[in-house]
Amino acid sequence: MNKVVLVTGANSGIGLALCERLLSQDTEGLQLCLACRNMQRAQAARCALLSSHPTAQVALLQMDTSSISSVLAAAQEVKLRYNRLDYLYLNAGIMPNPQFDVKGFFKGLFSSHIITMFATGEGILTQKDCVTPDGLQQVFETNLLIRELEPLLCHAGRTSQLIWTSSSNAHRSAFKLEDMQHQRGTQPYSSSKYASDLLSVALNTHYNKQGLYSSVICPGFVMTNLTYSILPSFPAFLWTLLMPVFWLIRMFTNTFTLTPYNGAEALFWLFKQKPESLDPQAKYHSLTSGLGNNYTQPRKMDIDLETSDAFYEKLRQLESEVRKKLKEKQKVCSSLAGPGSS
Ligand SMILES: NC(=O)C1=CN([C@@H]2O[C@H](COP(=O)(O)OP(=O)(O)OC[C@H]3O[C@@H](n4cnc5c(N)ncnc54)[C@H](OP(=O)(O)O)[C@@H]3O)[C@@H](O)[C@H]2O)C=CC1
Ligand SMILES: CC(C)CCC[C@@H](C)[C@H]1CC[C@H]2C3=C(CC[C@]12C)[C@@]1(C)CCC(=O)[C@@H](C)[C@@H]1CC3
Repeated sequence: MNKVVLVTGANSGIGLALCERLLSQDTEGLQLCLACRNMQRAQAARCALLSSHPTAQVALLQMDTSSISSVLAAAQEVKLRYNRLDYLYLNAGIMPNPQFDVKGFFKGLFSSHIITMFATGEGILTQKDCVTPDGLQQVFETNLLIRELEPLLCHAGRTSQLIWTSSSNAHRSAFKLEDMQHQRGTQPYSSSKYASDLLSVALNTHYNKQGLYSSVICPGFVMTNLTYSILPSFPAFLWTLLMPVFWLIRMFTNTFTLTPYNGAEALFWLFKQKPESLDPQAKYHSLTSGLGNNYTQPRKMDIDLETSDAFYEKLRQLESEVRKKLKEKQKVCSSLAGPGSS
């Protein structure tokens, strides 16, 4: 039976590199579904994958992970197309309006935190306006997607995996249970990645019995559209000129994976693992040694079970409120449409 793999944010960067790596290892036994918000970019990614793997099964799915209606419609479509889902890679993500703190960067260069700064971006990045047009954090819509796909993910007698692309930039201090949407802070990226770490731990508590396992990874520092958006005025050739400097930094921190292929290492590694053997409280890091060798390393996350459970409960509450509102909206729409309409 072919394994069904759905990857969000699959049209570029780490998501696309993962798809390429999955197909390189097994072209015939996979049904790959690229879930993207922009169908033109998705089509280009599909063509690129098929040019190197002409016999592969690569489908496209339109989904904007920042919109409730788009997520619900896409989930419906997945349920119509497939009767199982073996891997759900939750990879789509952006850094909303990043601000690079030049002063903080130079201060960090001459401090004892230099390695941490390069490994996590701590102290040199802030962001603005993180909520989606629906007024929610993206992790909420992602949770909704998982809930909608539950019937395909939870099956007696077989396991399935949720794999989140998180970050070492995820920080407990950036996340407040009282301000889940991070309306009052300047670290929405860090906060939302920490929220996905919390949710992953809670999902393991609630779903492992039903055969569903969740893991988080950090791809390391990778040169992608997300990275380029941090310094928009920095021309592409300067990034290329900086590559020797980055290779040099890699001698001191193996988190400088730099290429999407290397960054996808942990995502690919998890694909090959038995989910029961994984540590639910570990983050799996893609790492690249000074000599350019890739490997995956688990590191314990700074998470307590009470907070992860409390967050899970709050998301459940929010979900039932949102579903109630959607039902009311549907009722109003159908009453406006007149009798006979459903
Ligand atoms: N690059 C890095 O150093 C690091 C990246 N990460 C994480 O890796 C993941 C992948 O990012 P990366 O490959 O670097 O960057 P890219 O910008 O190359 O890829 C991000 C992907 O997510 C998609 N996406 C963004 N928002 C949405 C949305 N609302 N709905 C659907 N798709 C969406 C993008 O689509 P589109 O092309 O339409 O914009 C794109 O395909 C992200 O979650 C990021 O936070 C984590 C740590 C480090
Ligand atoms: C222009 C200068 C000479 C070099 C500037 C380098 C910085 C822009 C990078 C150094 C470490 C990088 C980094 C990230 C972004 C770009 C840097 C700050 C991330 C924050 C990207 C998103 C993540 O999730 C983190 C894991 C990355 C950590 C390192």
